[in-house]
Amino acid sequence: KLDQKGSDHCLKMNDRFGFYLTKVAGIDNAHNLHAVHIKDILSTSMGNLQASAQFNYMFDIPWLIQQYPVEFRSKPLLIVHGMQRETKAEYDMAAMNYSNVKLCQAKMEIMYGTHHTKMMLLLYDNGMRVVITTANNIHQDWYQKTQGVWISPLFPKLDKGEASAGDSDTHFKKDLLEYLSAYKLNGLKEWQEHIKQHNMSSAKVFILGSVPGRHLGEKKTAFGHLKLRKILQEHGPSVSEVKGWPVVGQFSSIGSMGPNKDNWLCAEWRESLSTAKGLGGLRTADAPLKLIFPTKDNIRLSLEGYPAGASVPYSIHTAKKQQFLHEYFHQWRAEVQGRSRAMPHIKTYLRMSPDSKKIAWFAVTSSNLSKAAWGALEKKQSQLMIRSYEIGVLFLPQMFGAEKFFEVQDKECQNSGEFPVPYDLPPTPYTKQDRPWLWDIPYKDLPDTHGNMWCPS
Ligand SMILES: O=C(O)c1cnc2c(S(=O)(=O)O)cccc2c1O
Repeated sequence: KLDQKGSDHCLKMNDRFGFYLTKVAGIDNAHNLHAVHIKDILSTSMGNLQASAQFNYMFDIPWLIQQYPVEFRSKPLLIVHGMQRETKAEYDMAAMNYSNVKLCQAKMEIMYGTHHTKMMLLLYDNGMRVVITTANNIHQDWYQKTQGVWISPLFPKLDKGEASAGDSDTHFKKDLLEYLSAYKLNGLKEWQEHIKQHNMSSAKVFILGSVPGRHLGEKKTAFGHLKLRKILQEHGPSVSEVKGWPVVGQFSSIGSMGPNKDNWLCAEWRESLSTAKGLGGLRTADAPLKLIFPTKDNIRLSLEGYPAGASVPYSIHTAKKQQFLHEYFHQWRAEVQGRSRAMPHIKTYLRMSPDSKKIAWFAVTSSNLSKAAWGALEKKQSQLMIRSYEIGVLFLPQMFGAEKFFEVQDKECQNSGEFPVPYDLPPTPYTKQDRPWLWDIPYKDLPDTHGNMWCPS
């Protein structure tokens, strides 16, 4: 439906970046005009599907099959997950009902790692597409939440013996192949081959991937926050242009990051996100940091009510060890997209001008604010230890023909030049009374949108 009319000038603008939010049920449909549902992504209007691969964390297999048009439901489908033991067995059982579905289990060899990556590889009779998203393959992730989706252009097949490597200025194809080969899974070989056979020179985003491991030497900057640092060092804004510009992080879960900001958050992690091009190592004054994370009342008053919090797994055990975070916290507010009550499961990171009218770059990714996702330096910073599989994409202005920066789109579908940041900028700080949402404690003082309390077992 992406190419259908509706307010096509909006679609044009969005086609510019390929970045969409998911449709939200229960809000004014004006805010869904250039949002996508999973059925839109899999629809016949996107191409005549021959086979697909679905990477994700959570799957409802029968529901997922139902999202494909009926004529595509028997095409080969590879499901890539990281589940083990009982859940792996559940997935194996569910897949037995579909002779076209194969399962592929990602190796999880480092404790506490998860397979967070949410990606679709779609093979058509005339090319292929890559889709990277933040939504699980379950109904409620595509129902009343704010989720991000990047949909690639249609990548045409390379002609036999065509000399072109079919890569883009952002090394999209090379980085995607490097990410997939890091799984070391025979089950992925056919999809690595499909990618090799397609021309991805039209891809304008950079791949931000994370793969479990202790990455050193050449590989140290291949994944996690050091990959972002490397891209910004080579292609980012110049130090003088972004001096003092805040770094904004927005996410739906938070890992344990030590007893104070200098352990990881405002050391290596902020160091990477505030990297600028040029005079390497010239220390710019520390970039202000703004972290957007739903308050308890954001969740309580949301479309879903307290149950939205089941997808915002911040634990009191972790939170009580890192109260220093509180000074960085900002509310979830998305009036610009009509999604203040559609709780975020999207994860985004950006560098914002002090007047919040411009951004130097924008990333949407499966990575939450955690060392597991972004990596933590070890052994005298000689290696980057990552626990989870993650993938996201980075938008740099110069790759999209913008001057130096993206103008922030401050009203829906204003005009094509602007970047559709999914929430209100500048972010709104927590009030003195605001508390971050914690998912594993009861809330019996005030009822939610549906009149219920929250009593986690
Ligand atoms: O989208 C994901 O990748 C993801 C991963 N984990 C989740 C957890 S938990 O595994 O951390 O307990 C609890 C609730 C929601 C989660 C989720 O949405």
